[in-house]
Amino acid sequence: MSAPTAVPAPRAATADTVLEVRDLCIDYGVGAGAVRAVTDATLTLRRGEVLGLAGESGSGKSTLAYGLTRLLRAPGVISGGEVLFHNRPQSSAFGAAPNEVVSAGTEIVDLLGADMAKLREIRWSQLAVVFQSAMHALNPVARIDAQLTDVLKAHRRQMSPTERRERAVELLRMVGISADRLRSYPHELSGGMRQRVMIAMALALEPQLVIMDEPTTALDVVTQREILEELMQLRERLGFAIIFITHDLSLLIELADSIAIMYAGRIVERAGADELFHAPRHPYSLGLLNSFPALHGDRVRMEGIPGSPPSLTALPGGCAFHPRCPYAMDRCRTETPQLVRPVSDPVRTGGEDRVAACWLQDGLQEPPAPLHREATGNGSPATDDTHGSDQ
Ligand SMILES: Nc1ncnc2c1ncn2[C@@H]1O[C@H](COP(=O)(O)OP(=O)(O)OP(=O)(O)O)[C@@H](O)[C@H]1O
Repeated sequence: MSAPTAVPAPRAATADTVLEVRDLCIDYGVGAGAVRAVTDATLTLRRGEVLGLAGESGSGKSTLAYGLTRLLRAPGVISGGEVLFHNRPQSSAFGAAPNEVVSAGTEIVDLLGADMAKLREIRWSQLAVVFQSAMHALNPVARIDAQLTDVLKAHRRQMSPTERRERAVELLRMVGISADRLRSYPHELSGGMRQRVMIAMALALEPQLVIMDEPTTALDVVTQREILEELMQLRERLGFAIIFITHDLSLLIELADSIAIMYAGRIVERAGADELFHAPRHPYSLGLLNSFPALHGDRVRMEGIPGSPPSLTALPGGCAFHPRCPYAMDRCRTETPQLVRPVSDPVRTGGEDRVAACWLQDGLQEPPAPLHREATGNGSPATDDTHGSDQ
């Protein structure tokens, strides 16, 4: 076997980067009673990329997303790390008054260090969040048109009332709702429509990055799929990047470009969606893949993962996954593995090396066959011809 791989440097920021998260740590509480909910999270997101964050309930996905946008509620506190937003406001295809159109170069904003004025400028306009409970986040006593035009009024002050209304109609049309719904109250819309309105509001100012926390979980599967397909079409058209949070890995395999798997507050594997699907490198990723029916491809027996995630107040030593891992070795019980390029994977000449935090991938032994498959890199389910069919 080859020598152990070194911890790779995080992917360097390029002209294409929209977000860099470096060693982000988030605690709930302070002092002796604090529990660490996110440990050393590092991610880089390119413009237009869909990054999926997956992991069981409590793995820290929402905490990571709200932490990096500084929307964490008390007692959540950022205890370390850096989040850099590469702000490049675009010339607007629609909506913005001429004076507000900015097409200058990229400004790197330190989101954790920014003052509230800067944060307000960035949030919603450039970085929008669709929360888990978005369906219930609409104001029940305001009509849809008022809620949409209020966003525009607050952030696009120079738009006239007529322009705002036209934009509201256009936004609704964009998410598949006809203009005659503009005067509706939220309770007059179906759950799917309310969710579409929330997505329209998030996209109203043409953000560069949209964070979606389980945006369609409460919807039936058919509506969920319709909304997600529309969302992907809008992404193609408008070019925003997405961080998509879900516990449903099979959904991410379908729609994400890359995926980060979280377990007990740590990212344990990061890979392209297709390589993760065809050749996972972390036993937890493999377990998650075996826990969900694939939307396409051969039918396989669902195996699931034995046991349940640990409490953050009593994390096992070493690799936190070791008590549930069928391949755990002595070392896994005492030493915490760092993210490394798995021994089976070639060094990438462009783009980001895939990484996994598992001692099986350190090059000192042959990983078990299910974690040692060749990653073809082809046939991404996301670009599959069958995508969208209802198998
Ligand atoms: N307000 C809070 N106070 C203390 N601990 C919290 C708080 N909110 C979340 N946590 C803990 O932080 C951990 C991560 O929670 P988080 O909601 O980020 O996970 P998640 O992966 O998004 O889960 P889900 O899929 O259920 O939303 C959990 O163990 C949770 O109990």
